[in-house]
Amino acid sequence: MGEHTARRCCLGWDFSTQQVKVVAVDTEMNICYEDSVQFDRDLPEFGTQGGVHVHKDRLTVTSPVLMWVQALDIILEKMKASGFDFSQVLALSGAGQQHGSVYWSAGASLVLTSLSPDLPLHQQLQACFTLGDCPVWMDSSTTAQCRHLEAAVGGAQVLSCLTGSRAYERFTGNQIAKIYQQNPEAYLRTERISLVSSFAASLFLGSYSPIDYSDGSGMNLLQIQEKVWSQACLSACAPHLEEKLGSPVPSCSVVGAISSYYIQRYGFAPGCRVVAFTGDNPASLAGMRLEEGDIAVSLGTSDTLFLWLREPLPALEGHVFCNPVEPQHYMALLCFKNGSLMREKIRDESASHSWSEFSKALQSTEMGNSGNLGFYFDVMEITPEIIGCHRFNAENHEVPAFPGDVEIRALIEGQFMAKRIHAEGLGYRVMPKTKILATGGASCNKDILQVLADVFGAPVYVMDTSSSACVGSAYRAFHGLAGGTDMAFSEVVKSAPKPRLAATPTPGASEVYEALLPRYARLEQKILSQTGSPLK
Ligand SMILES: O=C(CO)[C@@H](O)[C@H](O)CF
Repeated sequence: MGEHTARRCCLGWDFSTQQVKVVAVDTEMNICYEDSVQFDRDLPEFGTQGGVHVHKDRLTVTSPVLMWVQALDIILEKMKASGFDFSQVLALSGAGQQHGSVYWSAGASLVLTSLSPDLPLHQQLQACFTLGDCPVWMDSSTTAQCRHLEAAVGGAQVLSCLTGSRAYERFTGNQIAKIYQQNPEAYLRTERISLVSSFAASLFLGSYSPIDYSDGSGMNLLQIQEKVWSQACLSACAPHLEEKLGSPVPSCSVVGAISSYYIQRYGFAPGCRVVAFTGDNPASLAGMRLEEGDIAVSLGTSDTLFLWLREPLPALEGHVFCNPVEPQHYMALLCFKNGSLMREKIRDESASHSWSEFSKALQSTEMGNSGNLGFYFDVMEITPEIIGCHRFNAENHEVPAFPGDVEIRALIEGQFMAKRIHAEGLGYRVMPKTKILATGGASCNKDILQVLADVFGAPVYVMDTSSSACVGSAYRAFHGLAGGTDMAFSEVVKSAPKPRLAATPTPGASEVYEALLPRYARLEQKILSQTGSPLK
């Protein structure tokens, strides 16, 4: 790779499930460097699949912490070999897969502060972790701990109001509880517990980085309104936990200067600042530059909604996190498991396996589908917990089938009405300035995006979000450098590339869907009461 022209920049890191990725963003907010290390491909000695180890019980899922450390060594050496000028880096921040946890052994902080620049990180940190295999977000082995936590605080809804989510198996507090119960000796030898995000920040700081409010919201431990650890939740999970976690900080905090290790080994400038790392989803919200009233719809295998909320209504579904770029606001995640696989199934059955036939069906059917409504859940849906397909005609009578083109519109209108209804259940409201940002595979289909714009009554934009967590981390580094809470994030990133307008609401759309949405919601509740498992 050729010499890089020296340009002042910020680095954005992403310690995700399958890779460590980095982007450099210059002061004009353009990406000027990117690189990655794939765990399975570049570190095969760890034997991961998709970056993880799925254990024999099929519930426990972990990743080797030293694989993450060695991946950082490799990517820094790749950058150095490519001629990247580290002295131009003004600040750096990053993201980590949410909910995962890292267990630093007693004395590890002394090793972190005295790293030799002559050796790679992984050789020096070998003995710094009480657990070599860290639980990650794909783990679902802590159901018992979830029930215990909910009971300890007064129930699922109480826990959701307190921490932003009911208890979920992957959430860190429940994972820590399991480790304390099953490996108390390791727990007691642990002097610090980090999230993947704050672990990565610690590597750059050369000391323990605090957990930020936004990623800390994914632990079932942080009171998201007060931004303090919940004593009731801490006590229900493990003893002396608060001292192992440290105090949480605003996500835009400068947590320190880069460790001398990087100055001496790679040529970083001594003044390079480290801004608190956060979770991959909060970082993506920053990368997509969502603002109040906006909603991002990731149309992938499962569909994920990112919401910006001023006043959340925590519920028994979805997750509310502290907002990573506006400390007084919130964000929410809603996951819909029946996403692209469901769309592809209906395409195959009703549009002869053809997206162009699929689009023609949407073009040839009217908004509102003549009152026909469909619910399509091939696998148990998360939001809400329903399985099966249900079709209703304009008279609310359930029918066994629809004609092909009606089926296709019923699927897409149903998927988007569900998203709007459940987003509004978490406190989201479409505002006059609302922008919908569509990402993921289906966002390249303009007819699907037209339905999205019609159902929400808001314009739909598209942008490249393949590195949104990294880019968002670099933006957040600029934000921290500019003073964080004293400076609006939107102001810091205003010169960043703009998303492209892809669809605007059809005239008359709001009348159609304002009438249809309550009907859809009532039918969903009817199906839920008849078939779905009651929310825990
Ligand atoms: O569990 C999740 C969010 O709650 C996932 O999106 C992880 O953050 C992926 F790393």
